[in-house]
Amino acid sequence: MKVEPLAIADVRLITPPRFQDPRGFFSETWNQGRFAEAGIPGPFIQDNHVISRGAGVLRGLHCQVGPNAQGKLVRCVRGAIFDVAVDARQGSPTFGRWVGATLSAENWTQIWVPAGVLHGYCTLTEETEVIYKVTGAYDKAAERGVIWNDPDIGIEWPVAAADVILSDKDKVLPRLRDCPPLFYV
Ligand SMILES: Cc1cn([C@H]2C[C@H](O)[C@@H](COP(=O)(O)OP(=O)(O)O[C@H]3O[C@@H](C)C(=O)[C@@H](O)[C@H]3O)O2)c(=O)[nH]c1=O
Repeated sequence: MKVEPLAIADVRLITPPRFQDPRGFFSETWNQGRFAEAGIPGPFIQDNHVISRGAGVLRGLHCQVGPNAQGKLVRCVRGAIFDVAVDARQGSPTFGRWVGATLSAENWTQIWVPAGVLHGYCTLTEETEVIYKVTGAYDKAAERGVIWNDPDIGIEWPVAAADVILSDKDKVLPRLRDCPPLFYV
């Protein structure tokens, strides 16, 4: 299994091996022991499956605060996404920094976004399916977000701003500097 640390502490890219034969391939997409060794302890309590229609669908930047803060293990099983993590932990040396990676059905790469880190992604293909495991229960009251194009963060999204498709909720999110502290190290 390939494990790559990214420039925000605890964020990792994981590429599990695929075993190919004439029928296709087999892959362990989650293995408690191996992923724990890679710094992804779980336990996961919910799996989410998301379909997005159209390239440029942008979801984020999201997190949940408090006891239901979530670590997320994200993969793309159809099409491709550009996935982003933003450190929202006050006191972290990388507070406000972003990292991004392309996850696709071809590269089979997963990203681990721990609690304390905002998460978002945009679709790069017309039909996109994303599956992710989360460590905390969905808690609407605990949801927080930061606007996708916060100039202080400066994420280089690979889609033109004019082509970005957002939910109404995500259109009106605040900048990180206008949020009360979300997490502490
Ligand atoms: C996140 C979530 C949403 N929902 C419902 C609420 C709503 O009716 C519908 C769509 O929710 P949203 O608009 O929040 O979906 P979305 O914008 O896709 O939100 C997600 O974005 C990515 C980037 C994340 O990291 C996730 O944690 C989550 O925040 O699904 C659940 O039932 N369970 C859940 O865990």
